[in-house]
Amino acid sequence: MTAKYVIGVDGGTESIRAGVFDLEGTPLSFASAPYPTAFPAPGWAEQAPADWWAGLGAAVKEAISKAGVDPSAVGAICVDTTCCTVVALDAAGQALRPALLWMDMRSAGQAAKVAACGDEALAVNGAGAGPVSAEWMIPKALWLKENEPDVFEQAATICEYQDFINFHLTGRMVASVNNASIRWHYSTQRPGGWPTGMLRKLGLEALQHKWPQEVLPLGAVVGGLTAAAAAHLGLPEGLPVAQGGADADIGMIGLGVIRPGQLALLTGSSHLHLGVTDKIFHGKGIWGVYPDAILPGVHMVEGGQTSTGSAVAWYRRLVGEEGYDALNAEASAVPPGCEGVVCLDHFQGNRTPHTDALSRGAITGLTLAHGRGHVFRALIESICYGTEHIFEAMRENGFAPTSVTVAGGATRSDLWLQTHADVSNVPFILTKVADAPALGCAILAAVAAGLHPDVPAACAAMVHQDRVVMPDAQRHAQYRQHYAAYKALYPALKPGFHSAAAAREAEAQLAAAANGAQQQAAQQQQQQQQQQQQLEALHSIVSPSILSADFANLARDVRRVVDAGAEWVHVDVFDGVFVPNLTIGPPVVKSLHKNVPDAFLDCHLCTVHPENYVEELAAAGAAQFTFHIEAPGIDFSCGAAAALAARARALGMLAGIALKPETPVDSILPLLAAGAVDTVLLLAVRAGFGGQKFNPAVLPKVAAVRAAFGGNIIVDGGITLDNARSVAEAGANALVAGSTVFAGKEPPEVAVPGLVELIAAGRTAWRSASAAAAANGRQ
Ligand SMILES: O=C(CO)[C@@H](O)[C@H](O)COP(=O)(O)O
Repeated sequence: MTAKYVIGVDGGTESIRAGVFDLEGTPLSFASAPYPTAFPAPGWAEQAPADWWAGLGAAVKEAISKAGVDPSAVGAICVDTTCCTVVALDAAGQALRPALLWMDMRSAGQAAKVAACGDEALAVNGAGAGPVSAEWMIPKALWLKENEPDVFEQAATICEYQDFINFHLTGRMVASVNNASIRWHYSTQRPGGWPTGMLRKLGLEALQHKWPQEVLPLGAVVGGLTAAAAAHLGLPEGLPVAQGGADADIGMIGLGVIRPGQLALLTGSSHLHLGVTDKIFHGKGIWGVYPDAILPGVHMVEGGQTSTGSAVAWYRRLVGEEGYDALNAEASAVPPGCEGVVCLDHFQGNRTPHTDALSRGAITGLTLAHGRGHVFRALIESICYGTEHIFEAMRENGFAPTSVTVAGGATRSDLWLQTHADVSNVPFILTKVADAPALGCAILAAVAAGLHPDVPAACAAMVHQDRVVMPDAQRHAQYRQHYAAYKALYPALKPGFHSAAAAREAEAQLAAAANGAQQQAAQQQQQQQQQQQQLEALHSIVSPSILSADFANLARDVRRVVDAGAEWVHVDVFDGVFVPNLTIGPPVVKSLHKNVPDAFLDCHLCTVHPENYVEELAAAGAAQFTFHIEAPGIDFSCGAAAALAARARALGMLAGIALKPETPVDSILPLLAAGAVDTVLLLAVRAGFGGQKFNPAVLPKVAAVRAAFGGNIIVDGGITLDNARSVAEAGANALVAGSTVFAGKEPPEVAVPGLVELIAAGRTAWRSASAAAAANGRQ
């Protein structure tokens, strides 16, 4: 079916909003799902990535159903997200802890360290004068490294909410050039792009390898929807997913702000001022310029006010109003300048041009003659002055906005819009679709689907002007004086704000110390309980090795051991290079799977490049894919091992890591800590042949792995009815047995259940011994 629609999804702070659009940019439907945010300590804000994923599925499904469109008529989807919301993921892309929401300020101390590092990458922070916000990626990652080193160490990927979503949609882990440029100190102007020097100065070199290694421009195709994602969203598998970026920046595209001189003003609880420039410059009091952050050659300069809609809403609630009509009417009756009332809009600090998190709001100049209309209008004026102050800093640095295209809450107030236009003396343009970020996503999706040739053409077709609010010259002249009074407030009040903040900080530190100790104890207890539950759930497993079976009658022998109670069947895939023997490959696995479909084929790869066989073995019917940490291609790199294990899991197999007898357990501890594998295989004989003598040196290794791992531990080689129990007593729950099962004194019908019984008995003994040791430790 010809694609006629695209889906744009705006992953905001409080909810996710999906819209179905046609190719002229007309929205057919919108649907939202809320996100809960947790505030575990003052200034901290966290979200659960599972909630993002659930919300995305719910919102997209509802939007499609409301629009009544056939999902096969959808050409592509694009999601934007809040930025910079940081998440640490394991190798399978699952979150290791809740995400640090963009507004989370716990890394203020680390932000100061970043600002002080003196690296050239700080050019985007007020030309090196800073400051750097705690909102950004590097301060947040540094906080993780310093305060939760285990999470930092275990994290296979540290990325943004955007990258998490795209990974789960497509299976591809990539970064967006937009997010990386505006919040990760990445620059297209630097060879390789990454802020390597800055990371080195901060001792954070590891972060560069944890970031997604590929960086894609906005609107590029990340990949097609996986089968699981397609089912989750109710869309066709393989549907193109376009690269998105920061919600506000995608809003620029939805407003058609992509030409030099244009500025997008995105209003909500805060204001964001995003200007488009074709020149790269840096200056005090502004953020950016971020080269190529929007499109190639389309650079962005940024300013921001933290409390705008939120300050107005705060006052409305304070005076007990449900809506804004009464306050707007009262404020409209007050003349510009509010008869001496001047406010400072820094209720949650100042983002630009002062960048002072400790600054606060103020209402000054009050007399007993003033009413709430004065205060309400003065608040609105202060927000408009704050915007003008940002424009002033931009003009001083070479960027003069010629028009402002505005979206969000402020567009609902004529008073507010007119005051903005009058104070700054520029036209304010409104477009037809107020949901600029969702439309911006839809535009990028349309480009990714090839339904419009490029972003400028898509903007021309999909963004439509609604009306223009022109400035009034006389009122502008009036406001110049009041603006001067506003500008004088911050320097006058700053010393008081800073000493009050120092007192608050001292109190907060005392409270946090008490809280932290309690939280750590609770976390430890939870981890122990989880590991205990995982251990209880493990099975006692025998995996007969078909290396000792009759190769002329393999299917018959496999059927026999499965019927005898073998939960797994061990298939040794030897390549004659990694071990001096050549055995079985994918065609035999395929044939076994076909003939004995209920056999769990536990494939053990003793091959030099296990990564070359993962897809083939999965397709052949392998149920477990175990490879060696020593294999060239893995080469003791837990990163490479985790990536291969994740590939195996993504193909529906369990993932196992194997160690030769001489390899110490330490080599795989990071892999275990990251939860990257389901099984650890410990060889108790030299790899290559069946019928060798069990080496008891494997037993302390079993115990060491069990101390760190709640998954399957399988011991392979030399297992007999005499030693099986002692191996399980050391902590193993699965044993490979070749000659004992297929060529032993007892037939498989006796040997298999006998081994299972011995493993179960050994595990019971292990449990009592570890419970006794724990009790001793507590005394
Ligand atoms: O991988 C191997 C040996 O390299 C094993 O799987 C053996 O096949 C086990 O056989 P037995 O030692 O139990 O005879």
